[in-house]
Amino acid sequence: MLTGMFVYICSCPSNNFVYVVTAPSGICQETKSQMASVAIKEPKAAITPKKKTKPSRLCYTPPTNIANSKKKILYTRYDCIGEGGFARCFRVKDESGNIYAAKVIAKASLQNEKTRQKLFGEIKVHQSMSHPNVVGLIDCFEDKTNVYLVLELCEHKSLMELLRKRKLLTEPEVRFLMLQILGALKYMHKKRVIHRDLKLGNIMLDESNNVKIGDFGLAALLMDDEERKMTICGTPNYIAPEILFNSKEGHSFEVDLWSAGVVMYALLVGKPPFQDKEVKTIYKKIKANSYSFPPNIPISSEAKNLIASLLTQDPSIRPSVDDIANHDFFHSGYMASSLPDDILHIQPVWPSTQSRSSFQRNLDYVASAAGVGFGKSAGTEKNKPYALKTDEGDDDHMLPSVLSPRDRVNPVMKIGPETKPSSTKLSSIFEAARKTSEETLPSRVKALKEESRSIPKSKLTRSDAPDNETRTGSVSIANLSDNIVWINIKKTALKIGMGLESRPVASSQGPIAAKNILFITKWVDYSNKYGLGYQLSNESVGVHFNDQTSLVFSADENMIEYITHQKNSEAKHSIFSTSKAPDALKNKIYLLKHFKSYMVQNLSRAVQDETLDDIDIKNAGSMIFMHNYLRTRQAIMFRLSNGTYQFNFVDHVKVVVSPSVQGIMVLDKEKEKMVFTLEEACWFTDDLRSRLKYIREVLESWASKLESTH
Ligand SMILES: Nc1ncnc2c1ncn2[C@@H]1O[C@H](COP(=O)(O)OP(=O)(O)OP(=O)(O)O)[C@@H](O)[C@H]1O
Repeated sequence: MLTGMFVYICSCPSNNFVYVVTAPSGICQETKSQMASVAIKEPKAAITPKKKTKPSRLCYTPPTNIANSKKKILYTRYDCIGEGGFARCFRVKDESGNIYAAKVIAKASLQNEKTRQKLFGEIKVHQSMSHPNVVGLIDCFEDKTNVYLVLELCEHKSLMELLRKRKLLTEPEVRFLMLQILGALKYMHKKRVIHRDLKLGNIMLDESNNVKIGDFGLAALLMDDEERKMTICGTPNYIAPEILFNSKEGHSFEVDLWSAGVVMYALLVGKPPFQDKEVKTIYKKIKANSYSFPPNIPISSEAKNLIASLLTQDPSIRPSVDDIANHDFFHSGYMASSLPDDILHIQPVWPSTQSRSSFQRNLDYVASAAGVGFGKSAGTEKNKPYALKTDEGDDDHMLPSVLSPRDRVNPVMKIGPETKPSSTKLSSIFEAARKTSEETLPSRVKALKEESRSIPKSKLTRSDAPDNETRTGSVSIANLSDNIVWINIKKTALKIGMGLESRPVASSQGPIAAKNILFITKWVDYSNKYGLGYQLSNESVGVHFNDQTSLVFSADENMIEYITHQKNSEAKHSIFSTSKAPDALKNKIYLLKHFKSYMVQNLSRAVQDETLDDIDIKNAGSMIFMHNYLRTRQAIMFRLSNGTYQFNFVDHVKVVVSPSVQGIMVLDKEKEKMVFTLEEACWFTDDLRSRLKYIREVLESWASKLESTH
């Protein structure tokens, strides 16, 4: 979409400040003229700025109709909503009535090659970003006079405007905003992108007051974790000390965390910590780490402590994003699930008390939507390799590298196991049972019991109380109000509990035919853009879209079922033959096909046995779909519409509980499958019993949460 076009027309919009370049040591050092207007001793990059016309002044008001002629999209231009150093921003509407912000950069301001390349870089980085707390880049094109970046509209402007109006924010507001900022930073850093210009003016708010970080004009893409950036750039108040004073060693991702510390201080105090009229003095203060908290502003010790750790001089000991999310500041005080609409004008009044469950629920919700994690193992993952997109097709947009590479936990969304997963190999545990499956029950269960004695106790213990850790995906949260679901969940938890407490019985139904238990064999999480896709063992494929609708394809792709969930009402099902599906579903069907081909091509199945003995349900009349999902530290849980619960544990063991057939299916790490009845639970190994206890606890906790919302 962008590539070909911008190779020859691009340039640099990025900032209010003119970039000037000096290279005393042969390294190209960029700085903004404002920075350079004073003689800074370290680094020696003193530059005298030239007085220039602000490049955004070269941008005249575009015509009422602006066309992306290549994609044949017409935008209607409305009012000017902002002006920066290089660009002017206008409200625009596309033909479908969607409103966006169009950042307009005059071609006249893109005269030198360096400026063009910088804009090209900004667009390429921005184009590859897809996160709920990063401004979405929707379209990009040019006409004779301008380059247009069509952006997600941030109706509530930036934190700069908010702070100007409000002077300072309350701690619950800062807690909410910081979590979303951290989520966006974590995402960028995983993609090896350093923003390098995080500041109040670049942190925008949408109409629901969710953070949207924008302006990738100074962003840098690292080729590997070890790469260091040498360019001196940033905005004086927010610039990290290692950029200014450690130019030989360069800088990396930690500079964004320093800036996050400056932002947090500014939100609570009303101005940045090192603020001064003189830029030179700002740098002196940064070097000396000289800042203080005004005694007249009440700020909690947790907030002060967090700011202090973010403003740690030595980047190597500055905390990581997940360390920060685990900080006490995020575990004390009031936690909101969203911010009130009118925070621009009215300081919110927060309740003086909050139940632990409400606090936890809100924290889980905000943190999981932002993709920032809790738990000791958080933040230890290596950044994933990343390649900038190069082609213009939607396919490229469709499945970027954030997608889970396997049918396992999406690394971006991270479900970090607090405890080390059990190393038990289930196939060996069940070997005896497998051999004796034709025998009578007593001998089977005897064999199981024998095996279980030799298995070390699992580490899945009660200390992983699900109440502290369940994090529903943003998709499933809305379904929490479903008013009968909690009863079914509770019933399943009860059945598991009864199974676990049951005494040995002389006879049993024996092993359940595997074909009776339908489960998810592949899944892919793209809920930060579209939804969660999955393939069932009957080979039907579905997508749970972010707008709470589901679409399911039968295995032969001839039938389509569309399910809409309205809050507090029954789901509505519509079934069509694929060739007669309504036009309104065209986009969703297109996405569903993409999810399917991605899963078919890239993901391995959850079981070894490719043929699966569920053939006879492949073409069953009613389509079973994934109702919702829930993330915990130990697992991701899927709830199917037939009442089956599937727990994919982080150690790749999968446990599927099917209350309708009283059956439990276990898929071990080697993808071997075994099926048991709940009645046999007393004979299970400690490992499997621990997993079942965990499943029961998660379901109980989830049911209670749902119940309390009624
Ligand atoms: N997505 C958006 N939604 C609403 N308003 C926006 C959006 N993006 C930018 N603006 C408004 O337009 C103004 C100019 O945009 P921006 O700051 O990105 O331009 P710039 O010239 O590249 O920036 P800088 O001066 O920092 O280099 C912003 O200050 C803001 O008020």
